[in-house]
Amino acid sequence: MSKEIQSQKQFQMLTNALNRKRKQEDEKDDNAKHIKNRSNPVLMKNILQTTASSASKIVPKINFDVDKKSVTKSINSSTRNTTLRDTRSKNSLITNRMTNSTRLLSSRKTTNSTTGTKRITKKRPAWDTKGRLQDLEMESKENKKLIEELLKNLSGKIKIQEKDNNELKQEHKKTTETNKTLTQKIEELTELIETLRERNTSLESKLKPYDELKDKNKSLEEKIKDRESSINIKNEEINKLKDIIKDQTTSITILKNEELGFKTTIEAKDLIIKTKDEEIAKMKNEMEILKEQYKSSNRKRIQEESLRRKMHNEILELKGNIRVFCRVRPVLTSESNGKPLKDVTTDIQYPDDERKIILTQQSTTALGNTIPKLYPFAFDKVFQENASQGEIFEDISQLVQSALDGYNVCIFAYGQTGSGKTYTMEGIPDDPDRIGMIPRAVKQIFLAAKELKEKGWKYEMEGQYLEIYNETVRDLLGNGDLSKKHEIKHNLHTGKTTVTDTTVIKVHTPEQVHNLLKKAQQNRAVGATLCNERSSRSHSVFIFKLSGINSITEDTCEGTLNLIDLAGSERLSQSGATGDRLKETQAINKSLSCLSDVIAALANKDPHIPYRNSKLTYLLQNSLGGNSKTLMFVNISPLINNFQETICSLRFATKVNKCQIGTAKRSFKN
Ligand SMILES: Nc1ncnc2c1ncn2[C@@H]1O[C@H](COP(=O)(O)OP(=O)(O)OP(=O)(O)O)[C@@H](O)[C@H]1O
Repeated sequence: MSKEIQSQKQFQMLTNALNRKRKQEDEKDDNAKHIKNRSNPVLMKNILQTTASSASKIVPKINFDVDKKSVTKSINSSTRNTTLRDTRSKNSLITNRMTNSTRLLSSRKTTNSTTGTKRITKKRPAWDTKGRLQDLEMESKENKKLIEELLKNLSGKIKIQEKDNNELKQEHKKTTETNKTLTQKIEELTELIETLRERNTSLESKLKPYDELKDKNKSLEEKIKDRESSINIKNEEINKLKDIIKDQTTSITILKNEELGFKTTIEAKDLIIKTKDEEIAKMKNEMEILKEQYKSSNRKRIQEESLRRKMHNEILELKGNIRVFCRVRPVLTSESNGKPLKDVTTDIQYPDDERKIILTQQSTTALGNTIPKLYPFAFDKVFQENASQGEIFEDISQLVQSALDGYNVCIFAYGQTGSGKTYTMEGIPDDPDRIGMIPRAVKQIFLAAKELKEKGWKYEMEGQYLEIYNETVRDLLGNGDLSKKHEIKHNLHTGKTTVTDTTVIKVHTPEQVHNLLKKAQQNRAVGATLCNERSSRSHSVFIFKLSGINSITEDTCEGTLNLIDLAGSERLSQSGATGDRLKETQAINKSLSCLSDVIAALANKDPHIPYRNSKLTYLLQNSLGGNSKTLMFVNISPLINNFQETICSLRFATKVNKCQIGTAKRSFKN
């Protein structure tokens, strides 16, 4: 580029010099202007063409060989630029001169034409051939003169041109020589380039394995990078592990210290254990002595226990194996109907000894006088209206205890409908103060069994709840299938009574017994009578069997607690029953009189006891005779309306009460 700029500058300088020269020449040529104007344009053209071709010959040929391109180009361009500049300047000089000659000729021609115009205005007529010849001769003379001048001028110029040509030729020669030298140099350079090229090729071939190595190196570098990154990750992991190890080491040290502490503690504990072992050995000796003492005291206790049982039963026997308690229920709010109590209740007197009850009835004599008629009764105990369930149970708890001692116990509730039998036996389940004899008896049995456990007794208990309705037995713990038929069977050898196809549930807690009672209550047949809207028309029998075994004495005992809620004892006339209800009442009354008969036969020590006369007595056969103990509640209503039924119940109870065996006979008259 710098060379180009230099060449351009040189060209500019030459142009400027040429222009200056042209100016000078123009000034010189001013004198010959008129000759120039007359020069021949055809000749000028030829001269210009000759000059241009000679100039083109001067320009050296530029070879742009692919390989030598840059070198040759630079060399040729410098030569060419110089030659071109020279040729251009010379051409421009010639052109200028030609232009000037043409200008001169044309100006002369113009002048001549002006003269011609004058001649045309003096144009001779066609017939003036002589005149016209004269004009032509004049004109040819003038032209001849002009051409001579022009030729003269041109020959001068051709000379200059020739001079210039010679100069150019010499320059061309020089340039050709220079060109030759340069061509040689180019050839040398080409050779050099060839050599360099070959070298380059050999170097490239030599570099090939190096490139392969480079590639390998690259892949190795990548691998190294990968390895490095994985090493870094591993290092991080190692550092983490190191931290963990550090922590573990610390905790191991702590644990070791703790272990040391533990060892010391263990040693101390070992010492203590040793001392304790010695103490234990001592205590074992003491225990052996105590065991011996306990065994002897236990023997004493068992002896005492059997003594207690003996005495307890002797007391009961003294009291009588069949006992009767009378209970008078209070007047219900619904029954008084706002009237004064004395107007609705029977006049009942309770003499001081708690065993007597006197009912008074106002009767009218034949004379029309009203006289009181007294109905005195005596039982084992009489409970007044205000007697609580708890008070009543206190008096029967000894009987319950007898069941645990291996006796068969029967507790009946007898009375007319609505007299309070169910209240006495079952009570109000959700009210602890008003729960009846059955739940209280169960509770006491469990408590007593627990106490007896210390004395070596272990009890198994099972419950059964049956109903006798219209002389058929029903299972109150079953699925309610009334079509099932059950048979009462007695084992003469074991003295055990069973009822076929009935549910017997083993119980371990009082709660289980309560659930069992609830289910039975739901299943119990309840019918409506005129006397009591929820009167039970059946006998319900809860049988609680207790089997005990003493692990110390190896004694066994089997007792049964029968708790019976009897059906209402209505007189047919009073109940107003008809149809099915009449049948029910008849069945109830029959079974109740059978019960009375059995008790009387037992008291009289009859050879035949009519157990089979009713399902109830047959079911209770083993619990009513032999070593069985019976208690009957006679429940009575205080209402004046129930007076006759009450008297009937009290008479029935008295009959039962008279059957007592081994008790002092009471001389009481009713
Ligand atoms: N001692 C009492 N204290 C308070 N209320 C009582 C007492 N005895 C009975 N009653 C009430 O009298 C009503 C009738 O009693 P209960 O149902 O026990 O008679 P029942 O003799 O069992 O009759 P049924 O033979 O028809 O079954 C019940 O509402 C009961 O709560």
